[in-house]
Amino acid sequence: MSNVTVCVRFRPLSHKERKANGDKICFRKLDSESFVVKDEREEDVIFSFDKVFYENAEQSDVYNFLAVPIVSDAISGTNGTIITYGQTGAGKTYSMEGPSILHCNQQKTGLVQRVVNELFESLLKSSTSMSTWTVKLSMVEIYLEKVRDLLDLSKDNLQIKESKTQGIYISGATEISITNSSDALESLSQGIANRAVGETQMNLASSRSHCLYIFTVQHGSTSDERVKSGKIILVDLAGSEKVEKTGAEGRVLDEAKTINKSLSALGNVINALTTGKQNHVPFRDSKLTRILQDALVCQKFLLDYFVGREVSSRLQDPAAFLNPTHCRVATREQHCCAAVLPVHQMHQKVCPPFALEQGMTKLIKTSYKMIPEVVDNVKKPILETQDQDDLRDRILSKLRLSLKEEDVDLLEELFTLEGIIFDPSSVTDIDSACQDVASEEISLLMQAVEELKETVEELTDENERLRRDLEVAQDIAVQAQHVTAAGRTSSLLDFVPAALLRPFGFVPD
Ligand SMILES: Nc1ncnc2c1ncn2[C@@H]1O[C@H](COP(=O)(O)OP(=O)(O)OP(=O)(O)O)[C@@H](O)[C@H]1O
Repeated sequence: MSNVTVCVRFRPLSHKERKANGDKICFRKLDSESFVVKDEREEDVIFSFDKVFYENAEQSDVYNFLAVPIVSDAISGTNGTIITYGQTGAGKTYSMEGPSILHCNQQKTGLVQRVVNELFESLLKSSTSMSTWTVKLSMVEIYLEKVRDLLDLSKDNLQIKESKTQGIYISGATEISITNSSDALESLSQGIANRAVGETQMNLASSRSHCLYIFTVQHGSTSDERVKSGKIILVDLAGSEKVEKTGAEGRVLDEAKTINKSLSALGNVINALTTGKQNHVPFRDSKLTRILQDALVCQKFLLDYFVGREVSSRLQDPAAFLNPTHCRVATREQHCCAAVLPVHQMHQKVCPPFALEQGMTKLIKTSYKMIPEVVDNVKKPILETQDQDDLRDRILSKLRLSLKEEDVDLLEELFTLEGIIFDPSSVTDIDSACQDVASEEISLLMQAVEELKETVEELTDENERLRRDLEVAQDIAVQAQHVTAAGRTSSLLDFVPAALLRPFGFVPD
């Protein structure tokens, strides 16, 4: 199986949908990798993927095809990401969690529970007296562009940072150690209960946030003291939707706009990565793209999915689309990619109105292959960091002997700023903070542009209304001239169109 896997999943029609629209659906099955839809001109368009799961596919089919390799990779030190993408109500959460994390039958159990079960089964199976392992869980959601810790709601605005050793990470996110599946599922269930869920007309229990489940697996051997660390990130994106379709206003409208903005930021990142404008890939335009930066760095064939062209041949050789420069910067080799199917656009353009019967789930796997030299490279900075930490502590202890505590604190800040003493995260933090401010500015400007666009639209409508009124008034004036020319005396009401007078309660004779 290639390192890159993109699947589409169609969910079955719900009872309500069958009642409203009958059994008509907007696609035709071609085979297990392709389906056909008709475009506006009634021409067939073929979409191809690694795998298409039709309505009767089981949760286990999706899991076996997609997630099994990710779990074994994580245990051997390779990161993997699965993202579900699709319109509100498409079935993203169902694929991830099934009907419920804790209480659901084996058949309906979602990807998350299956990943957890397999993870612990495999770790226990491979466990020997010489091996050690730990599994840590973090859960965050991105809600209205803030990263909230779902395992500790007091942390409602976590910052995303970058370090040379860890890559992109969420600073301060709660990480709980889990030792068995049932503890893990219990914690996951609590986290899920903390998720922001809103009610729109499209889906009564619609998730209004992007939710990230992050499992960090460390697996080591006491004989050679090597520890392999792998991450599994499962992402349940908030549903994409057309704002005007949802009947949303107020906070709900803000939510929908923010979600769509971050999903379009995802699209922009993909666009930048696929059109070669890689000197500025706008990862910082949204928290989502920033957190997933490591998982989105090479997307050469993503746009093809995005515009829905035939792409299966490209999947034969994902390595052809690697971005070596970025990989080197990241000190790891990247072999994979992600893809997005514009489900929403497809439904809009190709399907009859609200033909949302077919759930689509975009599933992405991204992995980093650790190469032997990298292990050494990673170790070195850690040792240096340790030395520098010691040096910093020694300097500060000496100062504390002769100075007041608050003066030492001030000096520590000054020394850190001047680079005299080392703060492991300071350099990236300052850099990160500057870029965050810049991207916040950009967001504000984009918001202002959006507001201006709305004002222009309103003014255009008003202008159009006034123009119509003027035309009517001109017609009336012309008629009045004709009547006067014919020598007829009459009331002004004679030549005012009845439609204009009716709202005022009287119609001319
Ligand atoms: N494969 C499936 N089989 C049976 N029912 C499904 C399937 N997929 C989704 N459903 C049902 O469809 C409905 C919508 O699914 P779900 O809540 O997962 O959508 P979603 O894409 O996560 O929506 P949102 O973005 O609004 O959170 C739910 O009632 C769910 O149980």
